[in-house]
Amino acid sequence: MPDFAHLMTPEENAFLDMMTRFAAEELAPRAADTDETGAFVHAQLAALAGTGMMGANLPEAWGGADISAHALFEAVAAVAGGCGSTVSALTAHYLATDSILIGADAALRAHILPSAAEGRMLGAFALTEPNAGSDPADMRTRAVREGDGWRIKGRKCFISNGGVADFIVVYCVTDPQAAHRGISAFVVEKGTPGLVPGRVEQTTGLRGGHVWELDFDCLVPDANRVGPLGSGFRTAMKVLDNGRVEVAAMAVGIARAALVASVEWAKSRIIGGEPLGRRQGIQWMLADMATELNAAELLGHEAARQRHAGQRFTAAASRAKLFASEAAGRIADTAIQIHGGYGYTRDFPLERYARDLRIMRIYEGSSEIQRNIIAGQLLS
Ligand SMILES: CC(C)(COP(=O)(O)OP(=O)(O)OC[C@H]1O[C@@H](n2cnc3c(N)ncnc32)[C@H](O)[C@@H]1OP(=O)(O)O)[C@@H](O)C(=O)NCCC(=O)NCCSC(=O)CCS(=O)O
Repeated sequence: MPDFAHLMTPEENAFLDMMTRFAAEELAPRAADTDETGAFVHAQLAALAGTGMMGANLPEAWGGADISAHALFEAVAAVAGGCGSTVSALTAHYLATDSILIGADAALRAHILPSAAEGRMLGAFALTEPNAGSDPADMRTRAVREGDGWRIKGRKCFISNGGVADFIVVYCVTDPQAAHRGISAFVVEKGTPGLVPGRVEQTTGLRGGHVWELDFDCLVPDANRVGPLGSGFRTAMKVLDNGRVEVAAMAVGIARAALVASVEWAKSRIIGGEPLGRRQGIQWMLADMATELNAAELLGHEAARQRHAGQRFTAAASRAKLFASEAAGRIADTAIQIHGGYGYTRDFPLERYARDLRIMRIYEGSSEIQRNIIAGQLLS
């Protein structure tokens, strides 16, 4: 299979080797049980903290691993290959820390980022609302001046890590007349009176990476404002540019695991006295899986290249997420087909891969939103 080691430094490749081993030894053996019990991935995140992965998206100055966008892509893919629930909780944490890195002043960065990078604080990113999903500019959660601080009132939904997070970056309307330019972000810390986690959604996949509804009627100090008033929408969109490359990486990581399992099965499963892989129908399935996977990897690394170069990479991120999430869904489905009835059972990880992947065509902007963004750039 293609090797992307040439895109990274020797130190980054050593980090990736370590993450790949960690995912195989620490995450993969617990993934089926996590899926079965639906227990939140607390233990996996605590173990990840020891690898430096909780701060892999951050620069050294804020306690991060300071790795390139290519290395981050491969590291996220490695974690995904071990456990989808863990990688989803991890990348939701990145959405929160990226919000602060991109939007906040030095004091708020210093308050949150070093602890978050070490995994001593877990973050959540609260943008979506019951009536504002694909169009976050239509949000209703309000932040209104009260004394020296801000009163935040409203409801967010589908918030990964929301009920267990130590800090939540909440996007709110501060000027209802200004549309997207009237949105600002605030940090709400765990234990703030009036922060009320609602139910954990019962999801199809990523059963150990919970998403919560959150109700807010909280007073937060002005020091918790993430950057200038009105800058929240742009910050959220920049954060989602990063996040979409990470979703592409997650999809690639799970698709790689599905392909590896399918190749092993094709070699070892004996049908009619010969390995299944001798049959041309199976060979063509494997060839299509490998080709689609490679295309997804290349689109992901192209978005990573643009991100690393510091240029705007919105459309590249959308292409990477769109293609990788859809291709990985097809790859996991074909993997089930190759495994036949076994692929449909919980004795094998294929059906879990397919369930874990399904949300990747929806969250952080559905496939249809990614197409709008790509077309918007073409027509601008
Ligand atoms: C589809 C959208 C991109 C469309 O947004 P709008 O049409 O409302 O906004 P625009 O007119 O395009 O832009 C307004 C404004 O923002 C600036 N902008 C937009 N995108 C970017 C960007 N990528 N980088 C920097 N700046 C950006 C643009 O230049 C304009 O600036 P001016 O104000 O004019 O100066 C958007 O609605 C969208 O992305 N929708 C999808 C939302 C989404 O992905 N939600 C997912 C939430 S999080 C989640 O799913 C997981 C959470 S978790 O697991 O807990």
